[in-house]
Amino acid sequence: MNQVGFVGWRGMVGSVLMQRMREENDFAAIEPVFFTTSQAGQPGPDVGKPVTPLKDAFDIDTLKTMDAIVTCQGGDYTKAVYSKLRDAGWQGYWIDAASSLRMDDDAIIVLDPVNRNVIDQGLANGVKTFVGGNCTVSLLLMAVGGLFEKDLVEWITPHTYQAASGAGARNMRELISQMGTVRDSVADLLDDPASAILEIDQKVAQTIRSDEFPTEQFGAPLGGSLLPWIDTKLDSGQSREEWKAQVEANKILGTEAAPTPIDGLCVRVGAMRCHSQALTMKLKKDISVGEIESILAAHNDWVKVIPNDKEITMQELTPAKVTGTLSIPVGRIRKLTMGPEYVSAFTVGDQLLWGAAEPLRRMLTILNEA
Ligand SMILES: NC(=O)C1=CN([C@@H]2O[C@H](COP(=O)(O)OP(=O)(O)OC[C@H]3O[C@@H](n4cnc5c(N)ncnc54)[C@H](OP(=O)(O)O)[C@@H]3O)[C@@H](O)[C@H]2O)C=CC1
Ligand SMILES: N[C@@H](CC(=O)OP(=O)(O)O)C(=O)O
Repeated sequence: MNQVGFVGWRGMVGSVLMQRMREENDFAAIEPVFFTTSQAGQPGPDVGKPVTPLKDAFDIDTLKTMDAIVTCQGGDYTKAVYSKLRDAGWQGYWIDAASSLRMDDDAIIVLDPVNRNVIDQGLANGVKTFVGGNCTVSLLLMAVGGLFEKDLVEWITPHTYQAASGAGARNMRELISQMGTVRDSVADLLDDPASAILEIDQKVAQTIRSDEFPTEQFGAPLGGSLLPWIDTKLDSGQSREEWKAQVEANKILGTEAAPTPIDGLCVRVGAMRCHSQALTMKLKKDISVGEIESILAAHNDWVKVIPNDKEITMQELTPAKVTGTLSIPVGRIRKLTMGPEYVSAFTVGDQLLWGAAEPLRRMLTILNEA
């Protein structure tokens, strides 16, 4: 791999990708070329080696000179450029964070700790398009990939608790503004230890419901509340986010022909950048909790089994602990009262790292090593 073009590198996902590539010294192995949809000609980012000024991300002729293109720019950009580039005869590798191409037959969804075999097979077959999975799907499979590997899963219902970052940078800012507005509305009462809690509660409720509460991005209050709908509605009654769980997970695992049912509700909560998921799983057979824990822990280097005890769960199994790290803790593992094959679990992961940037970074490394 020689020339690698980066598009969307200064956005939220792109910045995390740049950070990880600098940490891992990935730029040493490639000649990076940086593109922009809005700042052509301006200096490129500091990646520890000289780079040319930013190039126009819509310039097909320049894009065509790249051996690989990594884009975190979003689905609209992919739709505008990808086909034109392929139609122009470009044979390079396209690595994409956006969802637009994920379900295409000639694209592979990349999550190499889970589907390195699918990736290697695809490379051997000449596949050139590699797309990162939906964040909840990737984080789910990083957490319970061991159970899939051992063919133990009959079905899973994941109920999600998704962070503001999944909706974008402006939404993260709005969440903080909402939380600040709530606090400000009762600052005097909070300072007075004798104030009545019901008065505080009433003022908070009024503030959250008022027309002045900042809701431009989410369209409804998130701070002090939650939003049980993410993305558009499908005819099935699922939200698009919910639909992705089964189709993407089975595509990642290479099990589309006999898909494992995976379906549950997706909910936005007031976390910053970690998605959490409460899982109800039906296993194909009754195995002990200890065995389940061993299988999960052995699957990859990032998953971390948290014992089902209160103290350690409160310390280790939260967005506050996990944010900004590659760790994928999974805990609350116990048998449910429905029967011995029914198992619960709770998992947390940083949706900008394993949920978005890291699978792309690793795909580029796989190509470099090929
Ligand atoms: N957010 C997420 O959790 C996930 C996102 N994705 C995919 O990645 C895509 C990009 O998401 P995300 O990174 O959140 O998008 P951002 O909105 O943060 O960035 C997208 C682009 O906006 C432009 N931009 C304009 N103003 C600014 C500014 N002030 N600072 C930084 N960039 C700016 C940049 O393009 P330019 O330099 O050309 O102007 C940038 O590449 C999504 O559309 C989605 O397809 C995938 C998985 C998860
Ligand atoms: N939809 C996700 C973020 C995202 O960008 O997903 P996708 O890559 O599937 O479009 C969320 O809101 O948390």
